[in-house]
Amino acid sequence: MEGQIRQSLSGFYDVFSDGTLYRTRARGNFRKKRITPLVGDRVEFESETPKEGYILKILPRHNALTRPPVANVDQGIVVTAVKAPDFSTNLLDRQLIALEISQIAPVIYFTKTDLITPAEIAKFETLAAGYREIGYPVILTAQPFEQTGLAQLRELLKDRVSVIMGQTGAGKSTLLNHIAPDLKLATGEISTALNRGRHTTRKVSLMPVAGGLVADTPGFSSYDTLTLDYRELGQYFPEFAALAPQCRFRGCVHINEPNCAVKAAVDAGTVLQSRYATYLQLVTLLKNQKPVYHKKK
Ligand SMILES: Nc1nc2c(ncn2[C@@H]2O[C@H](COP(=O)(O)OP(=O)(O)OP(=O)(O)O)[C@@H](O)[C@H]2O)c(=O)[nH]1
Ligand SMILES: [Zn+2]
Repeated sequence: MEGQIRQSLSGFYDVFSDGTLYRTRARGNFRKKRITPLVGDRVEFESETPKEGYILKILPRHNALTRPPVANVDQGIVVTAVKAPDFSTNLLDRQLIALEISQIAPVIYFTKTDLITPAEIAKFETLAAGYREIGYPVILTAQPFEQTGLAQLRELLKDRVSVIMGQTGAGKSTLLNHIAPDLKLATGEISTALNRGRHTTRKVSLMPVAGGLVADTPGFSSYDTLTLDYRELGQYFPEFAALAPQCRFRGCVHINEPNCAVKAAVDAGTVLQSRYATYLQLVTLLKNQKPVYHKKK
């Protein structure tokens, strides 16, 4: 049979197939090959009863995260407070880059808009327009949890596997409780898991929410070290990557090179200044990072 791992808990994998959950284990040879099935994996399995079965094969993954340990993630909802904690474009951009590197489509959801003035909201609207221009869906409403915003998010969650990420206190649990009020009992679990993922059980699951699946543990933090060459960073800024072919030099890193299309766009105001500032800061960081040495085999 074929199915999708929806939950893992102490060596058991609950595989969803054709409307039924099957409790399975991984065959011994997986451990020998050091392959660990992940929640989100599509698998071939055999099972005579829903209580007992074996995973035979893991089908190719699109991607795999370590935090949370979930495979085949389609999108990351970056829950971002406009205030409390203070908003920072730098932090938002770092989260977007982390998602881009993992090939996960970002969605930006602004929270706590009740804590700022209409004038400040207008500034966020300008910023939101800039991010939409890049191609990222941005959800921003004048008051928190307005139906229009929630409906947009539900539509995006539908038929996709999502992880929720965002700073502590950004409002991740609160948002999920609004999105899935019908899951009262389950959302209690979601918030516990989202609140203190690290301290609770090592259970990982995908919860059915709004016609899609949402990981019950929040996504990696933007402070995870970036392990890439600074020359590759531009690839993870989609608007830079789109302009790069117009730069005069192939392999332009958009810093000191003449006739750089990215710098020209920053000057013209068609690329967000704040994005370029984040880029420069990360380039410096990556250049100063100690190289990771790999032992010769
Ligand atoms: N004023 C206001 N407060 C909010 C809003 N959303 C959440 N909060 C509050 O902000 C605090 C943090 O919200 P949580 O939902 O627990 O945030 P979280 O992102 O899950 O936080 P962690 O579990 O620490 O990662 C709580 O006291 C919420 O009641 C909002 O839109 N407006
Ligand atoms: Zn350039």
